[in-house]
Amino acid sequence: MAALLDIRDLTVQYDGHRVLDRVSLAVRAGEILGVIGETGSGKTTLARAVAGLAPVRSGRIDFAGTELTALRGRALRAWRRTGALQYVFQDPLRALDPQHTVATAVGEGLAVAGALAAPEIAARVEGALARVGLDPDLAGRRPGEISGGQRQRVLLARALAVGPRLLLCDEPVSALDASNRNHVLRLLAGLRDTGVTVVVISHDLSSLAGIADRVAVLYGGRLVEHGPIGDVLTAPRHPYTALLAASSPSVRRSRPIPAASLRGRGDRSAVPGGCSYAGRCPFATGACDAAPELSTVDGDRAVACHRAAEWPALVQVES
Ligand SMILES: Nc1ncnc2c1ncn2[C@@H]1O[C@H](COP(=O)(O)OP(=O)(O)OP(=O)(O)O)[C@@H](O)[C@H]1O
Repeated sequence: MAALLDIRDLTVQYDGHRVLDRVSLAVRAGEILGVIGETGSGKTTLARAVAGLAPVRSGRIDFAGTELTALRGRALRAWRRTGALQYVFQDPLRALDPQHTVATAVGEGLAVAGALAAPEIAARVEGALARVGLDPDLAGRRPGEISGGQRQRVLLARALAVGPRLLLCDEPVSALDASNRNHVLRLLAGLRDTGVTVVVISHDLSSLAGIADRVAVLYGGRLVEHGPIGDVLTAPRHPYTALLAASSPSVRRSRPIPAASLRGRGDRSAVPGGCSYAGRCPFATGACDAAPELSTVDGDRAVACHRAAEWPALVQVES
């Protein structure tokens, strides 16, 4: 399947500190890709880089044949006006203007594009609210007058109103209670059927397990594993992914690997430029002082671990 979004060797640096290190990842048209990693692993930075909001030091990002990393000035503004790629921010309260009504917020992108008359914008806003399951009566309210779950849906409606091809959702459910979380996750899953490609960022594997087709795992600014979510969760090839899966009750396998056997004893320290996980990895060896390359395994999967070929025997031997 063709990649809608193709990220190659992306490196992002803040104040001399590498936050993303040579990340390569393709998002296929029509899929839901989950991006998982602990706090500080670079998930938000990845989304921000794709949205043109992070300082890309090297590498390139292509979207449907357009090299985004080469766009400047007028060309960049014209590309943004297409609305093809929408970034749904992590914090709805901060992302929404407290003075704007729901209708104004949702219609904002359409008004900026400037091509539609007011009645058409109103009709699109109504359609977008219906699409995310929000009562049209909320249209006149302000962000402070609706619930957190409703605010999250307003952000989604705003992004959907402009007809994007790709949605980048940053932690869309982390602030929600269980019922709102399920609602928003179902909504995202349903977008796939309407031809919208979705990237969902989360630090919570169980949120992704039910909806994502594939998953990409970040650790310390590096992509350590990616592949179809079922395969990656049931038969992880990277020790960090294995620990994530073993620590997540809802995705645990019938014969789970004990999480304790996947936790490092801290007897090796990570070397600058080496494997980002070596300092926490119970299986690290001298080879891990050099960063492992991301290599294809089993056709559709990739893993960056010097010992990937030794799984699953590695766990049984060492535990
Ligand atoms: N604007 C910035 N200036 C300097 N450092 C930054 C900036 N934005 C992010 N960082 C650093 O980059 C690293 C990755 O941050 P990022 O927000 O991408 O992580 P994350 O995986 O999304 O974490 P979280 O789950 O907490 O949102 C962190 O060490 C963070 O401090």
